[in-house]
Amino acid sequence: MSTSRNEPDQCNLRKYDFPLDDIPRLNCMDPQVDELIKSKKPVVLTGSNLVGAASKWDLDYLEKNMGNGDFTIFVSKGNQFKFFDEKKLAEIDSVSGAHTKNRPQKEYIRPAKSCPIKIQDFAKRVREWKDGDERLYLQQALSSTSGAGVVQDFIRFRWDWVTAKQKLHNWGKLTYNLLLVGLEGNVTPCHYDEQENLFAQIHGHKRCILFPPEQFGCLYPHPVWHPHDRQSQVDLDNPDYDRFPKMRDLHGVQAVVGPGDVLYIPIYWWHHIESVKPEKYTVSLNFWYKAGPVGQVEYPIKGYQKVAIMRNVEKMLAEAMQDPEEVGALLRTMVQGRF
Ligand SMILES: CC[C@@H](CC(=O)C(=O)O)C(=O)O
Ligand SMILES: [Zn+2]
Repeated sequence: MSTSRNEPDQCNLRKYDFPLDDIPRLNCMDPQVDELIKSKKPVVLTGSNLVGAASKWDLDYLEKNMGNGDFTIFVSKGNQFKFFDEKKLAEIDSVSGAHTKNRPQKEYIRPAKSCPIKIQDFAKRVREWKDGDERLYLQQALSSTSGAGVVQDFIRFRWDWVTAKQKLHNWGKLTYNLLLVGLEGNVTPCHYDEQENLFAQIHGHKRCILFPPEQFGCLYPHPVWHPHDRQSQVDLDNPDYDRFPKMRDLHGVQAVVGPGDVLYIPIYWWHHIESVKPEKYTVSLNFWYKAGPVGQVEYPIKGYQKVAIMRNVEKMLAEAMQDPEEVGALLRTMVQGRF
């Protein structure tokens, strides 16, 4: 497996039933890098110094240099931090017709709850954390109010280099940088994002397992109107092959990223990310870019374009019938025994 220097002990890494190939690790100056990004294939970039100015962002530094604002953390009894989009609950109401109003409100389980915290309290809880305690995951978009020290470091990132990548690959605008500070053992379960992502590892190590958009059928995402939209229903760490038989066809790629590594996670690629030993916590910062303009469509269309089409079909059908609960039955009627 491709790993960063001071690699974690590979024997400690969780074993999976599906094959996992290595994500290429290339120096950022290697011309193959842009070929891989152009073809929307993942690659670990070394030597970019993209966030070199943040190499000192350990807990002590962040505690002193992130100001006294409130930061968002997620708290989970287990180790999974599956994204739950509260906004979707309002949207379900807006798309549902009068005939669904008298239906009992569907209960959704939130695997992790979010709450505001001061960085000093967060740092204290991380230092005192022991196995069995609730797990914490700070996930906060950086902004000009993120504390003077951090902002000064942010300004000194290699913006020339990353902006040149953005332009070369015709990405849209930088939407934001999410600062992630998580405990060893935290897992962000398998999901995809609708953005290009340069994922910079700053402290500790993360094991990143990725699957191409073409494996949508093996990962059974929640419907687009569900608060877990874009998240897989399967638990890679506890597979249910009866409910999700096509998991057996999974074939992924992986890398363990460490300080200084930047992983390119292409838009619509599935990724499952775990903070791994030996460090007690990890610090990462992502760079999310909107998709670039579609331009001339080439045929046959690509896997990620099919995902975008399926998303639009689900949205359109839910809207047309004013009841998301009816979409499955209509689609089954449409395809079973016919296509
Ligand atoms: C959002 C948390 C996740 C990263 C990720 O999914 C992304 O950057 O898209 C992780 O590192 O745990
Ligand atoms: Zn993601």
